[in-house]
Amino acid sequence: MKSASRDGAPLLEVDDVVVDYRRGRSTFRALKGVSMTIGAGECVGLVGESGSGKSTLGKAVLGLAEVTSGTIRFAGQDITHLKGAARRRLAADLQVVFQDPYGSLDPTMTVGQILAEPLTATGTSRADARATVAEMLDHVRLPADTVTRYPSEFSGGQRQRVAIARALVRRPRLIVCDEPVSALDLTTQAAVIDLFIDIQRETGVSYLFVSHDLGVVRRICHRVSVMYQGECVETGPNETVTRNPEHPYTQRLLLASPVADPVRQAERRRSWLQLRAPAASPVA
Ligand SMILES: Nc1ncnc2c1ncn2[C@@H]1O[C@H](COP(=O)(O)OP(=O)(O)OP(=O)(O)O)[C@@H](O)[C@H]1O
Repeated sequence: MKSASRDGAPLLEVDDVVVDYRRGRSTFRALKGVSMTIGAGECVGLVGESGSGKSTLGKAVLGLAEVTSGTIRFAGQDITHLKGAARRRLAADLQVVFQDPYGSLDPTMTVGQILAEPLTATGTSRADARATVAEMLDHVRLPADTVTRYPSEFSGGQRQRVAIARALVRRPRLIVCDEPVSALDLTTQAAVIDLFIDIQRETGVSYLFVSHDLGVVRRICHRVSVMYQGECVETGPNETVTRNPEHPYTQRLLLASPVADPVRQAERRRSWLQLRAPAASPVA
């Protein structure tokens, strides 16, 4: 895959980004000045409850949400307001895997066509495209004859593997993964997370890994940023944020994430309820 960012600078730099959505006559501030970085070959998790702004940050990076203020740089280039042909060129380096493996693949195309299309549309010969598609199917551990089959012939986990292969065909440097395992059952989730880890080891690609599930992020990410009401309230190494978080909101998030041991789970639930309880009113 492509080499590290120039000058050792982060591959992705998000600096004080604000995103406002129009809601009728008013506006809603979904991101309130968020900053973060991702290095080459790094996986950074973005966790937080529903509505905290995780997907909006992913969309801002992908150019799918208009940035009100702040800057997003990719490999040193300001991509904050990149549009049209320049944005399409960036797709060689910046890809996405969405949550829904059912809706994200064209049901009328074979897997071979789905995977070859981003290559042939940008000038790759059919023979080279075929070779790359075979290589990417191998990366995602799908058999070579997958190319002749249609998305409807696969399970959710297999479809997500196809979606990951499609994100990989142009050998990107960064993939925005927006809840990529949330729609899968627990066993399939574990297999797909292992796949993401293997692919990163094999290709050196970076991930911005959006998830509401601290357990998922703990397994795959090097660093974790925690979003709360449009702000990034805590960022740090995986171990620190997912095991000894500093911010009270991250502590609540950690306690809300279930563990297998029922005794520990009951203890966590008690702590979580205590943290959630409103402060006692002062006695008059
Ligand atoms: N197109 C839009 N127009 C108006 N408001 C929006 C739009 N998209 C998102 N929002 C609002 O922005 C806030 C952040 O949404 P976002 O989808 O980024 O959160 P999230 O943390 O990814 O949540 P989830 O995990 O549920 O997807 C929410 O309050 C949401 O209702």
